[in-house]
Amino acid sequence: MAHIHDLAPRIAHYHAGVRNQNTQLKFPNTDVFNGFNAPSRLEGEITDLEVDGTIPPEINGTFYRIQPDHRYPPKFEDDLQFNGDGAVTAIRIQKGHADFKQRYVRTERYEAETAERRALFGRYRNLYTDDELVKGVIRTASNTNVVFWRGMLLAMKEDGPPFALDPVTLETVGRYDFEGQVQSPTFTAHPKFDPVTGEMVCFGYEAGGNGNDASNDIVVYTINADGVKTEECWYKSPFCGMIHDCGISENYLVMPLTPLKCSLDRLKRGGNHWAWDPNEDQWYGVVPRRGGKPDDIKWFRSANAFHGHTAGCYETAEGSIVYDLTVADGNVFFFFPPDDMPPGSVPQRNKLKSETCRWVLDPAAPTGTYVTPERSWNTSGEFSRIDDRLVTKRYDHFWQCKIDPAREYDFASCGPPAGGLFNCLGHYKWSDQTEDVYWAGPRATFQEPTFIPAGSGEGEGWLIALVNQLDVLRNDIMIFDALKLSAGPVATVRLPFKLKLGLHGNFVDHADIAEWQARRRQAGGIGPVKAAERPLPWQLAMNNGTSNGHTEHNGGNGLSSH
Ligand SMILES: C=Cc1ccc(O)c(OC)c1
Ligand SMILES: [Fe+2]
Repeated sequence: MAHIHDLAPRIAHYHAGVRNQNTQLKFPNTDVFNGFNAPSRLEGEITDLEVDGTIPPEINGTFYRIQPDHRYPPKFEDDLQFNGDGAVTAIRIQKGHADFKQRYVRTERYEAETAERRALFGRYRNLYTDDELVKGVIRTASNTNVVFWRGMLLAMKEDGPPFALDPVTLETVGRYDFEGQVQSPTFTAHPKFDPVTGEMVCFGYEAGGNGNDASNDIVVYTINADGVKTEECWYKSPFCGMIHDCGISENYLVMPLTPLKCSLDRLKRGGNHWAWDPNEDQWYGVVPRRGGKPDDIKWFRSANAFHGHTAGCYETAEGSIVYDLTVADGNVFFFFPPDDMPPGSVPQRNKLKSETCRWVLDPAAPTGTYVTPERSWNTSGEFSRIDDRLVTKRYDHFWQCKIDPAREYDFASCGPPAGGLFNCLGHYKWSDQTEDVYWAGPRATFQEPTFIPAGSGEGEGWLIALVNQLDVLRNDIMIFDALKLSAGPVATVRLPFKLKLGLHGNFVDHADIAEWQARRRQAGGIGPVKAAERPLPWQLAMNNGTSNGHTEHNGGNGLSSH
């Protein structure tokens, strides 16, 4: 029987793909907002989730992860998942129990749209499609990664600065500029933490102007364990392309530059931020971690391909840099097609292979050197993770979501798999080339796994990951012995609802949270986390009447010419 609302006259929420103002809240009827991709928009908590199996009682900490989750129907009907507001999930695990908490990051974007009760920001990283009301407002949705840093969570997206949250309440403190030390308009969602020195190595690309205007500037920072910025150097990129992840060894930072290109003209025409260039190489920018100068950047090149995420990175005894990541053989972001796409054609998801490649880069080689992978793992996967105690060091194990198209898939009950057919978790060992796999069954897929360290040896610990139950629109959380995935989960934690497809997450030991809480609370301690107090350089330039923050200053602190 038809529902009464199906019989009511249809309200047009979009006209020619643009949202009508003052209609009731209703999400577009597109794949991005339907089925498993339907918005969650949930904020709340559950004490004690249902569990099958046994949560290892020695786990005492919180698994944090983040998802893009549109709070309001987008301005443009064909909007992307990547444009959704960041919502952080915390799974607090203690004494064999698991509690759930979820809150949106209160970005400037979130606050501005909440005040007007509608979307004000337009297309992904295109400020020319925004409402006049939000001119000069920091437009990042902080939806890609959530990391723990000196007692705070940092929610981050590569198009803007990080936002700091309380790790226990998930309340937003505000935009974080490292007490004024970091003024870049953009900041990577994949900073790396050196487990030996306690440093955060991080960068921003497209960092020359306002962060969304096709500049070729890259800034690299190191923040030491005491929160002090010890390195800042500005480099040039051969073109404004996406640098999503990175790798660090003891002495180098490797930045994979993917041939997705930005064009200011296309932005001004209201188009996409990125266009895939099938004729462009994949590039790797290598810079020294200490004492870098603008001319020190070395670029290595290889045939056109699309970078996924980093597994590990380290230096050999001979001084070469080993850098491992997934590399796909075509445009993973099918929604950012090449510029010469025939008008009116609809971008289709490509069938791609995403192998894990090992590059061996000689830092003494001249810039522009062509390279090919030293090894590649003949599998298709993404979201590689390692035992983070081995960041910068020679490592052996990695884990990733694996696509196994040979396994049964219940298309009738699930439809096309939202986010990709990540139907397995794989555990790989470089030394003996073994693969240890767990299959989620014909109606389930995985989100990114995270390693929880336990013993002292590499890989001793647990692997935790969200499971998408695609037929019943619900999520579980599975916990595995990290070295025995094929044995199946030791515990499956049941959420009574569906979240969204998330991006990245990290596990934080409770001892670290407690230690930092004490340091920030104590008299004579370092005090509470301080939000940024002054606007970013591009905002100041805009207020001074320099149009859109484009001034004729080159690099240095966030403003460059075009
Ligand atoms: C997976 C990559 C990725 C790259 C850029 C983004 O803005 C993003 O937003 C969720 C995700
Ligand atoms: Fe990522």
